[in-house]
Amino acid sequence: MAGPISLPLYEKLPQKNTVQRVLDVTIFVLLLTLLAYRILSLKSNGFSWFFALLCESWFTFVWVVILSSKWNPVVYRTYPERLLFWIDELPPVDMFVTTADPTLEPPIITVNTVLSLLAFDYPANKLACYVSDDGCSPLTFYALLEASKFAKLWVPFCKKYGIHTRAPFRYFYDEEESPHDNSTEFIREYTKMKDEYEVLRRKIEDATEKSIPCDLSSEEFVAFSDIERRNHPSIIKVILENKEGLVDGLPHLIYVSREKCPKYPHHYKAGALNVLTRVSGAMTNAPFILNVDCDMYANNSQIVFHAMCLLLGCKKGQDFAFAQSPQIFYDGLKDDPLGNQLVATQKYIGEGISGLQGPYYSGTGCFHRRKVLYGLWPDGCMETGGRSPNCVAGKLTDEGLRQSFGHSREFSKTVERILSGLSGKADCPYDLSSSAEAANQVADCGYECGTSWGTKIGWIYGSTSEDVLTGLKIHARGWRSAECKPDPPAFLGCAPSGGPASLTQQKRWVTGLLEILFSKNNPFIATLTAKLQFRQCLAYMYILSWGLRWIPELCYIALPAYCIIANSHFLPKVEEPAFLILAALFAIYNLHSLLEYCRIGLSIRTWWNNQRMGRIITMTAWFFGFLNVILKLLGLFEAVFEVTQKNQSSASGDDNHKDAGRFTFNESPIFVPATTLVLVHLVAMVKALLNLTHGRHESRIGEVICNVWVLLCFLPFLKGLFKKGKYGIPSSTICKSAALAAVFVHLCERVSIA
Ligand SMILES: O=c1ccn([C@@H]2O[C@H](COP(=O)(O)OP(=O)(O)O[C@H]3O[C@H](CO)[C@@H](O)[C@H](O)[C@H]3O)[C@@H](O)[C@H]2O)c(=O)[nH]1
Ligand SMILES: [Mn+2]
Repeated sequence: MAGPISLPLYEKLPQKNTVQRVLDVTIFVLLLTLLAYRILSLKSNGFSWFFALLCESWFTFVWVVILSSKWNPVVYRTYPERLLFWIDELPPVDMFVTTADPTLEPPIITVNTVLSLLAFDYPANKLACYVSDDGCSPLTFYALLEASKFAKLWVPFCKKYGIHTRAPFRYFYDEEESPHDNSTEFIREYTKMKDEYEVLRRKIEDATEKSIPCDLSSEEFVAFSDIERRNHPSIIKVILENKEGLVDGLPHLIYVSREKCPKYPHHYKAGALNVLTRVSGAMTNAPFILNVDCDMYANNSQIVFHAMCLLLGCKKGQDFAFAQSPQIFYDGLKDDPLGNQLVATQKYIGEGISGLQGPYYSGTGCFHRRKVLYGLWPDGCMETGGRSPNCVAGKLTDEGLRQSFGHSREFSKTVERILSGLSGKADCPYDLSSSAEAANQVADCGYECGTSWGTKIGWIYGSTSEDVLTGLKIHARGWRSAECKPDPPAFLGCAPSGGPASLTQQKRWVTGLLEILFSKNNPFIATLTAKLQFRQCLAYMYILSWGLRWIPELCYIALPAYCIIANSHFLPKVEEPAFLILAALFAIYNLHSLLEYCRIGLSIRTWWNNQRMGRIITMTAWFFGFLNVILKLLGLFEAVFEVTQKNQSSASGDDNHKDAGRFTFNESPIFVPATTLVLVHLVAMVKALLNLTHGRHESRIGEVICNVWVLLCFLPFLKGLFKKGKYGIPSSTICKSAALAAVFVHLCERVSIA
């Protein structure tokens, strides 16, 4: 972009991290020393020694991955005010919201997200909001219809008074966000707005309680009558249309429920987003796309400007493929008891990867370049058919277009514009109805057959972590990405509450991540055969290896119990100098990670909760994610996308938070491995105490410390053994675990006799 003043739109600021680097390297050196010591003393020790060596080698590998990923942290500072010079030239943005289930994802949440997007500080004639409803629910449609009426009051109100939080449920119920203006005019409008929102909320609530939310025979809803959720034609409805192209009007709002048919796989969220990509292509065809989950409302009304600074501000040829905002959660429980707020991880790993090829795509809160989603390489070549048979000097032939993008002529024309670098439609389409037919056609469930959608174009299929996979494919083509982290935070979402929900989410992630690791999209292959940088590959390994980490961790956690019961050892004796290596490792590692938490203002409790949940999640969710993938590889299981229950507490204004954050259990087998470990360690502890009273305190101190540490980490399980109801482990789980524990203890004793 050329402008009156050529000030940069963003700055890349490397972060200082000397202390962190020194500690990271110290830990690495200690790990190497430990490995060397193990190898040298292998002969004179038993097989537990060898097992420990294997585990510690893995830990060292993980440490290298972490070290490399965190080494060069970078943040980008954006200057949105500098874009104001070009306000008329700013590109349009299509905004996607996905929702899938009106019970797990209450429509009032989706409505709030949509309202926050419609109220962006960005020329309204350059915005269009597409809502994908995989639930095909008249309730969701009704909620959006009502919300669009409310939006006509809400958006002007927000813009007039410069309201910060533009999701009404947060604005009206957040203490800090109460009226900031004392004029009688403002107070009057504020009260009116609050009442209007209350009416909207009631209407949606009432509709939710009825079995049929609205009169399905009325013209607007007739499309929803007599349909099945998994078997219905597509429904596309323009709810709001900015026909005059008013800068300060309301953006377009379009409801899309793609065609579903049991015969065709629908590919969950990735499938939904690909349909939105095509429908929006046919209708508004903006060169940039923002996608958010239904529970991620926009918390910074300037975010489009911030993102555009990153996406427009690069020198030619160094463009970012996408600008990702970190996932931050509202109403997070104090001290992160479930370890799912990921603040520290996102800070250190996030900023670290920003210094490499750029952050992972994390599925929501991300601005994409449409042409990148269409498979373009940074050098202008296409991803289709090898790298270029159909690509004549950077342009696809008509035949190539049809093969890759599907048979719709109208849609192909819009693709051509995007790929040739023209922005958007030729004549800004203020009349969406003219493209209705094409939009319907590209939302058909058979449309993708034989095309490159989901393999080379759009969101990539084959993993329940479609986000990481899609981002990986983009990085593999050599694109870079940027982290967009303005203040206040760009988007806020809700994290699952309760043990089981949180673990189900983690299990789905890990299943998806392993699906990537065990496929041809593995990052090492991408480094060897495409343009994924080596350290970016390691950074991907950081998350892709989550699902493997339970193997060495399980062994390492079992070792101290085994050693105590079988009278063996896997650690050097206290009086041996080598014990110091382990003691130092343990102390420095924990202090270092504690320091990392404190440095960004997190509490010691948060640190401990995260350490503890780290162990628990590995032994439960990641373990089962791994099993899922093995079953899938054996063809015995198909991974499904289990939608996370969204919490409605702040949407409805009640505050039922007393016991939130206490770990809860259910009948799921996911709790068996951790329960077994706890039982085994209890036996070990008793054995250790008995040894002590018999005066046999041989130097097993190291093993005993480990034993206590493990029990501390799994304290929620230890307590769960003695509690009833959802805070207690179900007795069936305890029985299964006890049986497994008995087998283990028996085996240990057999070994010790032999
Ligand atoms: O068939 C489906 C299933 C899900 N979704 C949508 O996908 C989004 C994410 O689902 P959610 O249950 O909230 O999953 P989370 O675990 O919270 O999502 C995280 O992990 C996902 C990958 O597993 C990413 O896609 C998300 O962006 C990321 O926030 C929601 O908007 C859903 O409505 C669909 O549109 N269709
Ligand atoms: Mn979510």
